[in-house]
Amino acid sequence: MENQHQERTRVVEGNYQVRPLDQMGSRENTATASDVARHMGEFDPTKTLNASAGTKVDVRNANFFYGPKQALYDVSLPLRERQVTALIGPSGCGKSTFLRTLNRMNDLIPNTRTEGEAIFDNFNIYDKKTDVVLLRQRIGMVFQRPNPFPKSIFENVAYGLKVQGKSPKVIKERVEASLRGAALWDEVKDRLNTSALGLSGGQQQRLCIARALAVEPEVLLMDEPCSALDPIATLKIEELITDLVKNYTIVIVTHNMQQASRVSHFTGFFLSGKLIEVAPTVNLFERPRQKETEDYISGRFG
Ligand SMILES: Nc1ncnc2c1ncn2[C@@H]1O[C@H](COP(=O)(O)OP(=O)(O)OP(=O)(O)O)[C@@H](O)[C@H]1O
Repeated sequence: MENQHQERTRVVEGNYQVRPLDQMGSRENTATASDVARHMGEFDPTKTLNASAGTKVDVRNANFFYGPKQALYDVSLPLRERQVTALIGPSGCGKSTFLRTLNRMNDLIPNTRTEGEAIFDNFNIYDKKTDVVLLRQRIGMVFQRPNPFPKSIFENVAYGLKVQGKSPKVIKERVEASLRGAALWDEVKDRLNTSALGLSGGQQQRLCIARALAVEPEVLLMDEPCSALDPIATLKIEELITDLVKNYTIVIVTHNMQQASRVSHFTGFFLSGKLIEVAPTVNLFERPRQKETEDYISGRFG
């Protein structure tokens, strides 16, 4: 067990080139269920849980409306710095809506309204005066389906940096650093100028993570980032999350309770637009305080 943990630590801190998971990647569709189970057993967020981590974004009394329809009710949820917070709950309970309030993506939907506060670095994300372009650089997002631009791998990652007017030298450096950060560099370094659309689904999703990392965000929002991926590609993203959280605050929406317990430090359970309970993940799954949470995690509904 101890050896396994040491191996895990070495793997996470070392260069991705030598990681066992990358060996698995070369046979992406042939790994056995036991390979998956063995590697998943090595994720252990309880070892990196920091129950007293500072609050990176403090959401207080958030309400959200699609026109007349209320989708979030009085949600208060502190998002802890350099920890992974998972949002779980049945379909339609408001997880994605909540996530999208955090970088104002809901603004793109007409007739929506947010009330309450989400305090980030002493300002309220929900304030009309918030500069959403800057906000979205600081709070990046990765979507359910990988959505690379129909451009080269390099151009995908460079995109935000070009918009920011960075010099070619800085862009080149940051593209490499971001691809390394997203555990993709070794797989694409020899074909940076080829189309991103030629990558596998898992590689495309890591490219989208690299694109988000390039503009140096502080928070990463992930909306079911593995739902379109096969088990091995999923595993790579999960391992990447456990690595990225050393430097970023991460919020992940997931339908998959096993995934929440594999990668997250804190979990919030939503039901019908309300946050029923938030707690360290291990507590929420092993000792839920609310009956609704217990019913959900024991599979009685949802
Ligand atoms: N663009 C929209 N216009 C109107 N209502 C919406 C819109 N998007 C979501 N809703 C509604 O808001 C509620 C919350 O949806 P949301 O997508 O946030 O839930 P979710 O928990 O993320 O669901 P899922 O797990 O299925 O993705 C649902 O009743 C949904 O139908």
